[in-house]
Amino acid sequence: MMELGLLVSAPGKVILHGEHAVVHGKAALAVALGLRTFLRLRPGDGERLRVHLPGVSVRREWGLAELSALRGRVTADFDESKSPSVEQLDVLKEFAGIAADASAPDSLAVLAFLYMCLAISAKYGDVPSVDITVWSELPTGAGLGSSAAYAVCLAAALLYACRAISCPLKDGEATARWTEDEMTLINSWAFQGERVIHGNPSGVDNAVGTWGGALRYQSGKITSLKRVPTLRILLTNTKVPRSTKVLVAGVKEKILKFPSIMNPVLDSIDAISQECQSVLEAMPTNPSPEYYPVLEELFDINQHHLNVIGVGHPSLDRLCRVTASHGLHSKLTGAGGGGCGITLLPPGQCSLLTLHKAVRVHSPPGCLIPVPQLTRWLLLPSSWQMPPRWPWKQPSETCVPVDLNAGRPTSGPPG
Ligand SMILES: Nc1ncnc2c1ncn2[C@@H]1O[C@H](COP(=O)(O)OP(=O)(O)O)[C@@H](O)[C@H]1O
Ligand SMILES: C[C@@](O)(CCOP(=O)(O)O)CC(=O)O
Ligand SMILES: [Mg+2]
Repeated sequence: MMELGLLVSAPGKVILHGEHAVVHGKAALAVALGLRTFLRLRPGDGERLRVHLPGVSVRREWGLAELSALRGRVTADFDESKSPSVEQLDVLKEFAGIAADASAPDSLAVLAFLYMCLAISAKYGDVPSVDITVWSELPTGAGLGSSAAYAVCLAAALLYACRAISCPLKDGEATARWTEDEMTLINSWAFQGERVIHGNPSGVDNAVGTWGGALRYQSGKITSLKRVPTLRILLTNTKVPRSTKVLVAGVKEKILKFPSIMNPVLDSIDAISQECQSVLEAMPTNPSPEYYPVLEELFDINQHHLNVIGVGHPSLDRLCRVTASHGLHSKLTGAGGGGCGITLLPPGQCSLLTLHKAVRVHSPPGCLIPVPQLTRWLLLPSSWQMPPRWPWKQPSETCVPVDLNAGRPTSGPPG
């Protein structure tokens, strides 16, 4: 049995430029968000592994012997450098009672959990009896990297439970971070989780979830941005559901169908990311309005490109139109097809309240809803931390750790 519980958390992200193009080897610029996913690991009992995922209405449990037998049935080697195979995932789906073509959030969450649990235990030793609860401040499937934050938390907790990574907390310390090597291992396993959920992820989301901050990502290379000014960015959730997996596959199909038309678009998105990076690094920490026109134009051009590669949506067009009528510039963020859009807010140009009213008034019910809980400022930078070891014998209410990045107490898991 494990002696120690654990609470880990990982942030969501906003992609400023480079979504989709990054899947095809181009650069992306992304920043961690002050909204997080949390995972609580507690020692379990009765030789069972229990998982509670309230965000996707999942409560499942399996016997450890059952999982060990399942691992034996999945013949191919598990390794963090290899993609999960169709055969492996088929066996896991059959075991979990998930339909072969299922793409519902709960199915993908359970599949990613099972794959990561079995693969990590095959490599590092059995996962002991534990209870795992994951909850999130991030909307699911809205372009803010909830899948990656989930996978990062799972990777960290499962690697810790198998003793593949240490418990870095020293007595008396409230929070700690793992070593660079341990974080690299967490990131590589989180990428496997993303592969189960997304099919063909670039790795940018799990990189931000693991390392936090503002970074440039290209073909697995992570570069921390040298200087990032404080940008005010409005996040609007269109609440139009979509699946990253489906959108990424759609873009691939378009590139295969029209390579000579689509590849130049991807090259242009790449150039936008380069240009944006240069502008950001040349801007002062608190930029005045005259620094914004180039950033705004880059938003507009990229939004057009994203429409061309087929990941736009009428709700996002509407967001762009409404904000444009206030002199503001927006683009989708993440996989698109609905989900969230971002709007640059130059200092002192438009009050947030006016904007809330504008977006709400112009949107049909249930479509563009920038309700206050979903409308947040980006906190730049927001690096990932491991909050305290969970003193599992005490009632959880008395030992809720503080998320230092966001500067406010974290909530406990719902329900
Ligand atoms: N808190 C969570 N608990 C369990 N699964 C989650 C959670 N957050 C995200 N997921 C998984 O990630 C999927 C959403 O991933 P995706 O389509 O990439 O959207 P995004 O990453 O933009 O939120 C969900 O369908 C679900 O399987
Ligand atoms: C579209 C993409 O560039 C980002 C997807 O982000 P999200 O899952 O929509 O948060 C895919 C990827 O980089 O793996
Ligand atoms: Mg995702």
